[in-house]
Amino acid sequence: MNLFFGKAKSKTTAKDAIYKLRETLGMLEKRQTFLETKAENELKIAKLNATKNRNAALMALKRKKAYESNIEKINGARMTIETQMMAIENANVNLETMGAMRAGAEAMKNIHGSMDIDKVDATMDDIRDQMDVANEISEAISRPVGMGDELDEDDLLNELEELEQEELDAKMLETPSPVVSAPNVPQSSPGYKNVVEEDDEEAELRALQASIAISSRTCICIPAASTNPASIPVSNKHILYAIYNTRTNMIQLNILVSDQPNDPESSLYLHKFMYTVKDNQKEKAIQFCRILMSFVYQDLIAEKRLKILINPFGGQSKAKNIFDLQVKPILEAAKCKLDIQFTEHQGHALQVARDLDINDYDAIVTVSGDGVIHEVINGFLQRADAKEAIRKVSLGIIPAGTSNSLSISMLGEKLGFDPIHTSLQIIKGRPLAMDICSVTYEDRRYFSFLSHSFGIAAYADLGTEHMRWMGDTRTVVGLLQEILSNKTYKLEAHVLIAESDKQVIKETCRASLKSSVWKQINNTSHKGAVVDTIPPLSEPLPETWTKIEDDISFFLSSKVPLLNRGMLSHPCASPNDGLIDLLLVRGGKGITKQLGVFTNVDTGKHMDLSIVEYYKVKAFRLNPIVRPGKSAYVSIDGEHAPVKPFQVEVHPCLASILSLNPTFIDTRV
Ligand SMILES: Nc1ncnc2c1ncn2[C@@H]1O[C@H](COP(=O)(O)OP(=O)(O)OP(=O)(O)O)[C@@H](O)[C@H]1O
Repeated sequence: MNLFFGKAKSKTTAKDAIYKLRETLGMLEKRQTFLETKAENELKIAKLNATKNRNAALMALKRKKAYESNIEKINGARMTIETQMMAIENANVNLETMGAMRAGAEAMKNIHGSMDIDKVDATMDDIRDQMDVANEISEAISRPVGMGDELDEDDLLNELEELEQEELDAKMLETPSPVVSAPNVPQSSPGYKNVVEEDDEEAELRALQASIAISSRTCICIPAASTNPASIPVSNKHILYAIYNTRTNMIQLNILVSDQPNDPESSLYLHKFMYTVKDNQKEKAIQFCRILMSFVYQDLIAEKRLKILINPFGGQSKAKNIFDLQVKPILEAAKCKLDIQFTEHQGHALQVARDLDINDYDAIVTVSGDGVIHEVINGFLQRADAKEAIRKVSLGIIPAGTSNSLSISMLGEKLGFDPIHTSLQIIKGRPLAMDICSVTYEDRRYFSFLSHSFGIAAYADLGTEHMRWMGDTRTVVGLLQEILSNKTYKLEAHVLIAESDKQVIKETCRASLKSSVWKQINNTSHKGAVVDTIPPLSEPLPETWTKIEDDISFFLSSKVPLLNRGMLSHPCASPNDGLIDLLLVRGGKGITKQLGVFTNVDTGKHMDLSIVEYYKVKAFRLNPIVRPGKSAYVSIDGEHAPVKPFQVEVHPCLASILSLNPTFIDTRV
């Protein structure tokens, strides 16, 4: 029995052991595959974050190393098991061999009557020696490895750097380079001088540095790797960003390049110039980028933090496309921080400005028409910290409306509609102080920045909504309709006039256009709400106010010179003289004379006509009188306002708008 069970147990144990070991081996193989997948995933994460999030990439690499270390341990264990299995199989074979040998020995003994047992012992000793060796190997292989202790930080960083390099190389291949897209970069014009040899990067760097040092107005950019590199004169204003990338060892310059450098109204195109820097020039490259950035930004805020408000339905619903395709790439090339929001309903922009955290932004940019700007100003001025908010956060305009009066008054009829030039104005503009007017009715008070109109101009603005498909031409058509039907409107007005002599007004305007002084935003009292200084609407006005009681065709006051394309109605309007320009044409002057106003308004020459009264005023009160059975309109900033008594007062230098110039366009008065 003992012998039976002993024998049977011995055979079963060997088989069971091999079976169990095979099972364990299978389990270990599965675990190894699982860990290898994990390690691969971590590698992917590290690659993804290599250039964006260095910490995340390093952590992923650490986890990958830990998985790899586990895999190594499993390899060790597998080796041990396989060795054990071989040993058991060998032992079995040996056992069989021994049996055979014993049988043979018996036979030999029987045949020869003797058997040499020492040889059997020697064989057994050999087997035991092999078993010992196998055990030593398996012990050594399966010895636990510390989790991360042995990880060499330098190795990790080297690996990360390789990943970053791979990522950047891939990106660089995608980046459109001016060298490749050369058609927009004039290379052979006589105006452009060849200054460097293709492979002389040091000379390139020196030439670039020298060009900056010589002039603060232009520098030279040389497309690299061209067969015939040429210099391009670039205004410092058009250089958006310069950066040296330590990993790629390249300088990148983001620049708006003009197709006609001598024409300030020419089109601008965004280019990203790349220059390879020699290893021993790294310090110079860093210094060069720093110097260039300080030259091209001077005291301006670089990398502005912008709240972007896009009215998807403004103008002809093109605002989103204008922003995505033309504006955003430029703001991003200047490394501006963008917080983009679409307006969802009328009054939404007002809410955003009212609730804005003013410490988070340098400017609020409207991609819209004048209607959204009006809302933003009113949102700011509804706040408890109205004056501080509107002073601290500048306005920025990307024209995407119908008239874009403020934008064209700042940059002209062409550039004022151009998304690239107006983007540049946001990047390189400084805060231009801007007067704001309070408008008070019996039951409400709000703020305006453009115009106040009663008479035929108000009709042209508001009575022509059904002709919106015409774009800004509708207002011209509306004016003609009113003039040709000899329309007049009745009013009673009181005006606080600062200047009524047209020649004096013109001379003052010319002087201010010549001056390049930037007026300061009103800092005297920049806390709290904006308070009016004129008597309330319910109270009588002092006798110093001029009374106008008449039939009129135009009562049109404005803070900007151009109310529309081709409508230079207020050629002497200033952004910050603390006064409103009032254009008054009384009724009964005849169609011909009125047509004279119409035909001269595109050049501003209508101001010289005898029927045109032109005043600089501080405030006015207007009572529109609507004749029975007739309709009339009051337009404030181009929007409908009640046809009831109201008054307007200018609040000097209350807001600021990002501008490239210290005043409005030169109207050549
Ligand atoms: N999502 C929206 N849906 C409806 N109306 C909106 C939306 N967003 C803004 N608005 C309103 O649209 C009006 C007009 O907008 P905006 O000034 O941008 O264009 P516009 O009137 O075509 O241009 P302009 O004022 O130059 O003529 C504003 O009064 C604004 O409140």
